[in-house]
Amino acid sequence: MNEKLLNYRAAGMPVSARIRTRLMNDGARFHANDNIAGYIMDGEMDELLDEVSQRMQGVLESLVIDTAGDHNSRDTARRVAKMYLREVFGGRYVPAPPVTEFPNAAQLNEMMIIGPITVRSACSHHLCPVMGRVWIGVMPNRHSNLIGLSKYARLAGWIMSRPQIQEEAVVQLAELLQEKVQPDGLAVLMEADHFCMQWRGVKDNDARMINSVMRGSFHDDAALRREFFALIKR
Ligand SMILES: Nc1nc2c(ncn2[C@@H]2O[C@H](COP(=O)(O)OP(=O)(O)OP(=O)(O)O)[C@@H](O)[C@H]2O)c(=O)[nH]1
Repeated sequence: MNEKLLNYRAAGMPVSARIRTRLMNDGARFHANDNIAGYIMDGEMDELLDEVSQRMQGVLESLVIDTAGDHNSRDTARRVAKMYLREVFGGRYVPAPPVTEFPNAAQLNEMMIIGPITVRSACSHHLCPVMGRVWIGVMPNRHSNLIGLSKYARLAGWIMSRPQIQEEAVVQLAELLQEKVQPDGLAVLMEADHFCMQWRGVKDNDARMINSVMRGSFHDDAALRREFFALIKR
C-alpha cells in the first residue's frame, strides 16, 4: 500500500477528507456533477461506503426514526449509501466506460440519430429523481470516429448518474461525445420529468423540461437542425 495513504489512515483522517485534500491540492473541481474517479485510490470506495453509511445513520437518527426497533429501517443507512455510491451517483466515482473507436473507413457523411435513450439522474438541489429520454444526432466527416451504438447509452448513463441540472448534463454529454466521435455536427436533446416538481414542491405532474445542445453543422445549418427535430418524432 502507498506510504502516503498509510500515513493519512494513521492520522485518522476520514476517507472523504483524504480524497477532498487531493482534489484541492490539484485545484480540481468536485461539484456534484463532476467525476472524481482519478482521485480515489484502490480500496477507498469500500471505506467511503462505511463512512457514508455512518453519516446516513446519523441522518436517520436526526429524523427520529427508530432504526434499531423498526425492522424496515434497520439496514436503510447502508442501503442508501450503496445506492448513492454504486448506483444512482456512480458516475461520479468510476472512470468513463471503455469505448472502442472505429475509423470511418466508408467515409460516411450522412446524419445518424440515436434515441430515445432512457436516462436516470437526480437534481443537485433536492436529490430527487430525474427520469428522461435523450436523442443524439451525429453528422460524421471522414476523420470522425465511429463508436458502437450501445456506447451512446453507456456514456449517457455515466454522465447522468450524478446529481445534475439538466442544462449542464446535456452540455457534459455533448462535450464527451464531441471528444470521442469528433463529428462535423452534434445534436443532443433531452426531455425529462423532474420529481422535485412532481413528488414535492409545486406538484405539477405534467411539466417537463426539454433542452438541447447544437454543435457544428447542427448549430450552423437550420435545415439540418429541422431535419433532426422532424426525424426524432418525440
Ligand atoms: N434550471 C433547473 N432547475 C431545476 C432542475 N431540477 C430542479 N430544478 C429546480 O431547482 C429549484 C431549486 O429551487 P429552490 O428555490 O432553491 O428550492 P425550493 O425552495 O425547495 O423550491 P421549490 O421546488 O419551488 O419548492 C426548483 O425550482 C427546482 O424545480 C434542472 O435540471 N434545471
